[in-house]
Amino acid sequence: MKILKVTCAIIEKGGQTLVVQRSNKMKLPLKWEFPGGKIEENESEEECIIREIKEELNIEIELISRLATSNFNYSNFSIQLVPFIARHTKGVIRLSEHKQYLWMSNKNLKNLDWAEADIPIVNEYLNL
Ligand SMILES: Nc1nc2c([nH]c(=O)n2[C@@H]2O[C@H](COP(=O)(O)OP(=O)(O)OP(=O)(O)O)[C@@H](O)[C@H]2O)c(=O)[nH]1
Repeated sequence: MKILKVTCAIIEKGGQTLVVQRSNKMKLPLKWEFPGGKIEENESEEECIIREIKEELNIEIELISRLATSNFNYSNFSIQLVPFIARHTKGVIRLSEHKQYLWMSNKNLKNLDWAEADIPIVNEYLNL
């Protein structure tokens, strides 16, 4: 089976964290995730997440740290999801693909209907 290598960003601002909901037309419709996307050929993980955040949210971020990769097998594909903690440095959010975004306090993060690959990442993040 094909393994997708994907980066995602846990973007923090004023004690809150940015989360995005997938649209009806995407895979895993209406699931919540951290914004990000597939690593392209000849691209580093860091280059990937900075590019994806610009494409999906129209903002710039600065990377702070990296958490553990989450490996997950969905029924029709497998992913390696590489999370970064980041800070929003520039720009106003304008979504290009997702249905909606929310700034959430940590205590509410667990209540979202997450893409399954994100659950270990949410748990690690909340235990930091
Ligand atoms: N960006 C992102 N993708 C995630 C997360 N969790 C997770 O399972 N994924 C999956 O990883 C893949 C990311 O690829 P992508 O965002 O470039 O989307 P894509 O073009 O493959 O899918 P699409 O055709 O539905 O847009 C998707 O299949 C998505 O379902 C996450 O937290 N962030």
